Amino acid sequence: MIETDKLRSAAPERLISAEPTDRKEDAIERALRPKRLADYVGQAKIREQLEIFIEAARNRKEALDHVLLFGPPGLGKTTLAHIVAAEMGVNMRQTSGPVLERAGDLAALLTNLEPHDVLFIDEIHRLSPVVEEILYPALEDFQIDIMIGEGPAARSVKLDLPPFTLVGATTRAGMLTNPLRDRFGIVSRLEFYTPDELAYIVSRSARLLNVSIDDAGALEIARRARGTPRIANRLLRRVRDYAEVKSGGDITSAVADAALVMLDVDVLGLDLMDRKLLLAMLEKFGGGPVGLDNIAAAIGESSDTIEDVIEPYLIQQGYLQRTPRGRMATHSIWQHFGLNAPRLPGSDLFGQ
Ligand SMILES: Nc1ncnc2c1ncn2[C@@H]1O[C@H](COP(=O)(O)OP(=O)(O)OP(=O)(O)O)[C@@H](O)[C@H]1O
Ligand SMILES: [Mg+2]
Repeated sequence: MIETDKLRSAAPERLISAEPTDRKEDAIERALRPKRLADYVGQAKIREQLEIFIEAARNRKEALDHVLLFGPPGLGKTTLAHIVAAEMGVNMRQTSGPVLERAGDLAALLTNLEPHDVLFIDEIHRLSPVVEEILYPALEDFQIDIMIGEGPAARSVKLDLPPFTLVGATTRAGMLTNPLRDRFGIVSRLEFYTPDELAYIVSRSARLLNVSIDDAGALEIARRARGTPRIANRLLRRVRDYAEVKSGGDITSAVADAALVMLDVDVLGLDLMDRKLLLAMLEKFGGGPVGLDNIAAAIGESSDTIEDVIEPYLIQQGYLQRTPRGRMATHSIWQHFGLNAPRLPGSDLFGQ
C-alpha cells in the first residue's frame, strides 16, 4: 500500500535535504568537519591528487595551483577548501559568488591576501560578469586593474597581488563560463560516498558528539544517508534523540532502523520528497519519459531544486534515467513501490 495522501503533504523542512538547514546545524557541522587531509574520508582520487600537489607546492615554496571543486551539496567541498589551507599552512579567506557584487569587493579581498593564502569562493558559478573580469588577470598573472576616480579623470591602475590559490566550489560546473573554468589547474569532481565510508564518518561523528553507537547502527544510518556526509551526520543526531528517549541512548541497528522509519526515511534512504517525485513520475506520467518542467509543476518544486538536489542521487543509484526525451523511472523503482510497469506494445522501456 502506498500512502499517497501522506506523501503529497510532504514536510516543509526536509530531513534528507543535502543543504544545511539552519545556524545551529552550521555550528555542529563546523565542529564535525575534519581538519586535515588524513581525516578526510573517501574521495580517494581527489585526496591522492591534492596530497601530491600540496607537497610539491610546499617544497617549491609556491602557492598551490587554483582548485575547482564541484559536486552535489553536502559532499565536503567547503571542508576540503579549509583542509587545503591547513595543509598549505596558510590563511583562508572565504566569500561566495552572490556576495561579491562589485568589482571593488573582490579587489579589496585580493589586495589583503598574504603570499600563498587560499581565497575560497563558494557558489562560484554565481559571480557577476564584472567581478569575473577582475578575476581573470588576478588568477593568471597575479595582477588586477582597478579604476581610480570617475568621469574623464578616471584612470586604470595595475596592482600586483601576492601569489595566492583560488579554491572555487560549485554544485553546477556546467554553469561556469569556459574562460573561468580554464583558469583552474586542478579540477576535482566529488562523488557520492559508499555506505562503508559514511559508516566511518558516522562513527567518528558519534565519538565527537559522545554518542554510543555500534558498527551495525552506524552502517544502518550510513546506508540511508544518500551517499552524503551532511545527511549522515544529521540522521545521526535525530537517531540519537530517538535512542535517548526510547532505548537508554545506545544506537544499535534496530534502534537506528526504528528511528529512521519514524522519520520517514525508507530502506533506500528515500524521503518524502524523493518518493513524491518518483511516485508522480510513475502515477502521473506512466514512468516517463517526462520533461523536467512537467515533473516540477506536478510536485510543486523548482526544476533547479530537482536538478541540483533531488535528482543526482536518484540517477546515481539507477532509480531515474536522464534520456534525450526526458526523465524516466527505471524498473527497480517500479519494484520498490510495488507497482507494475506498464508494458506498452512494441516498446522496450527497460532495455530488457
Ligand atoms: N570526507 C569527509 N569526511 C568526514 N566528514 C565529512 C566529509 N565531507 C563532508 N563531511 C561532513 O559533512 C558536512 C558537510 O560538508 P561541507 O560543508 O564541506 O559540504 P559542501 O560540499 O561544502 O556542501 P554545500 O554544497 O552545501 O556547500 C561537514 O560538516 C563535514 O562534517
Ligand atoms: Mg559548502
